[in-house]
Amino acid sequence: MAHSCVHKDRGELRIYENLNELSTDLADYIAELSEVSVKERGVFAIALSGGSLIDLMGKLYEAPYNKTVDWAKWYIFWADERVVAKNHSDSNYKLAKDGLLSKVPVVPSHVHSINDTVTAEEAADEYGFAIRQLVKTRVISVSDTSDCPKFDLILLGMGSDGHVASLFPNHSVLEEKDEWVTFITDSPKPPPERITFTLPVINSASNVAVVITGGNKAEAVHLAIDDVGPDCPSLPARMVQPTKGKLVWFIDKPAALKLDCCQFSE
Ligand SMILES: O=C(O)[C@H](O)[C@@H](O)[C@H](O)[C@H](O)COP(=O)(O)O
Repeated sequence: MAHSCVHKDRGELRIYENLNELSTDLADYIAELSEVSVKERGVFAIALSGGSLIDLMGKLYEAPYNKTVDWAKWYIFWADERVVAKNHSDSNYKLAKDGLLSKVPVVPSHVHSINDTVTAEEAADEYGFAIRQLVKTRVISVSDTSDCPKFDLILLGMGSDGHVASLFPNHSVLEEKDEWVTFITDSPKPPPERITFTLPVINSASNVAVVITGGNKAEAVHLAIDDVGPDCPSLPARMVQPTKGKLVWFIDKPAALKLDCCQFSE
């Protein structure tokens, strides 16, 4: 790892010289959390996002992880999904299936994708309901401080505007406190119709990792992490503040260029 430090209130920052280093450490991190969770609870409930994240998880289907990870104990969800057919090139399910899930022995019935035959609103309702059932059977834990699901790990990417999952800046979706999963029909990033975990669910997870690469995200990384004072715009990525869980940022050097918060240690 190139640099790592712990920010006083923004979690652990891991900054990498290149994508290869980042991917290797990301695979280690996920494999380790999976092992701990399977040991403690017998299962691992993980939520994925779309975008470059899946590519960056690619080391997981290589040795040693393809053999050491207990894939049969994984329960897979999406922190956000585009409301398109599962075989559409915009589908986050398709992205994860082609890029990872088809290459490792996950159990098909543990892969919880959205219903792609209904409206965004119905898909969000159904997804929230499905998660509720799995909380009842303890496949997903429950938060100690609210009635929210407590995923073992939620993996997020971040856009150059600071969005995470399908929580976009200045969107009313950021205020949703009651629903676990909600929907939008006006996403500034295409396609427009999406479902997304809400902030209370993201912030109830045991572990949240935000994976960010590319120089076009440097300004948003600075605004999401550094102490930028009271005028700081309410960036969705800055609202990722796990109540009890652990937050880790995986950032490549170009995306970290404007960060001034931590003293780097070699
Ligand atoms: O489905 C989506 O669009 C996402 O889940 C979204 O939140 C994504 O993670 C970011 O836009 C980062 O995407 P990149 O890593 O490709 O820039």
